[in-house]
Amino acid sequence: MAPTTIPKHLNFITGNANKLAEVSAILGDSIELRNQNLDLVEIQGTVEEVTIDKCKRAALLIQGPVLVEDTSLCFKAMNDLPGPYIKWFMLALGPQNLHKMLDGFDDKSTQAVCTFAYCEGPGEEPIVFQGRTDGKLVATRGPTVFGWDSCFEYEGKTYAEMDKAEKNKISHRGKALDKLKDWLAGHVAAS
Ligand SMILES: O=P(O)(O)OP(=O)(O)OP(=O)(O)OC[C@H]1O[C@@H](n2cnc3c(O)ncnc32)[C@H](O)[C@@H]1O
Ligand SMILES: [Mg+2]
Repeated sequence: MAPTTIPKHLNFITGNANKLAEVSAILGDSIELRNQNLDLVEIQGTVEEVTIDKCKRAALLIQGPVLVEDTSLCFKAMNDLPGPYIKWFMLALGPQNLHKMLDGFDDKSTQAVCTFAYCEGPGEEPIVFQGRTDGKLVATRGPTVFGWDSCFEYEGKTYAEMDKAEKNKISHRGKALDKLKDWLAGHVAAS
């Protein structure tokens, strides 16, 4: 069952400093954000299954409330692969070569999906907040600071060619966090 109270802070479990910076900027003053870096096993499955499992593992390790996030990049021509496995393709290919995965396909449509899960503690069912942004996979343009930002084009610009505020406004992560913020606003903070 979905929790009815929220803590005064969120403990965001991630080892990705770029993610953390964006989440912190988007949440702003709406809630205190804390961070722990745990090495969590990521299972195979749908985006939701991967994130929910990751959340349960984190809650068990921390023995308390946790927020986790998993990001997918879904190529339409590949029936949504690599999806949650994009991290391993990025590590293998890098931003210079990622676009070559779709060289044999005319359709470069790509969806960025961000899935957050919040769990009150071990044994509790996680609640999911998801955001999706449609774009195209392109040859790298712009700084290669964050993952596939330079390979994902939205309305003529890659994420890497946008300033942070511009990206956060239309990004998969921004949309998912809008839902999290709405949820936080509708619940009573625990003392
Ligand atoms: O500790 P966690 O939170 O799991 O962090 P991670 O880096 O392992 O992240 P994921 O498992 O969600 O894998 C997603 C991959 O996509 C990359 N990524 C995530 N969000 C991105 C964004 O907004 N723009 C570009 N690349 C992104 C990220 O660097 C990874 O290579
Ligand atoms: Mg990960």
